[in-house]
Amino acid sequence: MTVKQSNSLTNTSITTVNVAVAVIHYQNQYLLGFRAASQHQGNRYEFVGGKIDAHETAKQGLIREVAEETGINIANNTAVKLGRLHHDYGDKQVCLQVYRIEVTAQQYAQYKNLSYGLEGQKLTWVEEAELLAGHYDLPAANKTILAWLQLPMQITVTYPLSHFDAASNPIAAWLQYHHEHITAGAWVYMRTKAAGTENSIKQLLQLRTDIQAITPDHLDMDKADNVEANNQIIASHLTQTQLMQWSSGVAKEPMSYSALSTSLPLIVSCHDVDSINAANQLASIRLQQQLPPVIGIFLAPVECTQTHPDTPALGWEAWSNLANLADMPVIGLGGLSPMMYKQAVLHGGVAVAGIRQFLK
Ligand SMILES: Nc1nc2c([nH]c(=O)n2[C@@H]2O[C@H](COP(=O)(O)OP(=O)(O)OP(=O)(O)O)[C@@H](O)[C@H]2O)c(=O)[nH]1
Repeated sequence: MTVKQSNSLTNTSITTVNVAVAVIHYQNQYLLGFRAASQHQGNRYEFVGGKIDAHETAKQGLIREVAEETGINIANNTAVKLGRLHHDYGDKQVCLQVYRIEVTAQQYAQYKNLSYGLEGQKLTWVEEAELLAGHYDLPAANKTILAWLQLPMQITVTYPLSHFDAASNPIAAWLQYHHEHITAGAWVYMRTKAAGTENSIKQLLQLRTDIQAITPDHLDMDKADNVEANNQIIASHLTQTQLMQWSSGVAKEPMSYSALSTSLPLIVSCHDVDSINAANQLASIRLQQQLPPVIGIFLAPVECTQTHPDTPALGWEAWSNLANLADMPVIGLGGLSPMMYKQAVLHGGVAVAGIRQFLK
C-alpha cells in the first residue's frame, strides 16, 4: 500500500512507501532477516518490517508485520521509537518508521533458533558489536538506523566552568574534577560555553582515553594542540539557540546551509515544538545532503534542575508528547538519574543524561 506524502523540503508531491521497521533484540543479540534476490534491495540483510497499511498506525503495522514475518507477538512489549527517515532509492522512495523492541527472556528462548521466517525468508540473530561495525550488508537507508543504535543508555554532562569559579584556576579545577569523576567508558557531553576551552577538552580526553565526547559545535576542536584525541569525539552538539538561528537562516535563504559540522553526527538540544520541528528539518536536510545524521536530541528539562532553576519542568507527560514529534532518538535531560532510564523508555526516550547523578 502506498501513501502520498508531501515533501516539505522540495515542495513537490512524491509517492512514498511508509514502512514500519522493527529493530528486535534481546540484550546484545539482534534479529535480522535476509531479503530475497527478487525483492527491492534484494540479497541484503534487513530488520523485520514492511509496509504500513492505510488504516493502520505505525505501531499497529509494526506489530502485524512482526507477527506475520516471524510469529513473535510484540503487542505487549515496549516499542521505543528511534526515528523516522525518508530515503530515495531512485527506483523507490521510502519513509522508515523505526522502533526498537527488546523481547523478553522467554520470547528469546522460544525464538532464538529461528532460522526461517513465516514467509520463507532467512532469519538470523547477530551480535550487536558486529551489526554496528557494519559487518552485515543492509539497505543504504539503514546506515542512519545503525548510527542511532550507537547511542548509549546514559550520557554524562560536564559541569559548566562557572561551577568552579571559587577555584584559583577554574579551568584546571574543571579538568581535575572530571578526570576523577567521569565513570568508565562514558559518553560525555562537554558542556563548555567559553571559547578557548578546546585544549581542556583535549587534555581531558588524553587523560581519559576510555571515554567518548560530544563537543559544542561552535568550538574548533581541530585547532586544539593535540589532534589525536579526535577519534574520541563522536558527535557535535548544537544548543537550541544555535538550532533556531540555523533554522531562521534557512527560512530566509532556502538554498543556504550554514557551517554546521559536516564531518560529525549532530546531537541537538530542544525544549519545545518549534525546536523539534527545526531539528527534524535539519535531520532531513542532512540526510538529503548525505552528511552525518542527527543522532539524537536532548529534550529538557524533564524535571527541575539546579543548573536551570528558572526554567519550568516539562514533566514526563508533556516530555513524552514532544518526544513523539521527533524524527530521531530522544534523550531525557533535567533532574534525572541513571535509575530513570526505564521511565524514559516508557515515555518514548532512548536514554537519560545529566550531571551530578551521572558522575561518580
Ligand atoms: N523490512 C525492511 N525494509 C527496509 C529496511 N530498510 C529499507 O530501506 N527497507 C525498504 O523498505 C521497503 C519495505 O517494504 P516491504 O518489505 O513491504 O516491501 P518489499 O519490497 O519487501 O515487498 P513487496 O513485494 O510486498 O513490495 C523496501 O523497499 C525496503 O527496501 C529494513 O531494515 N527492513
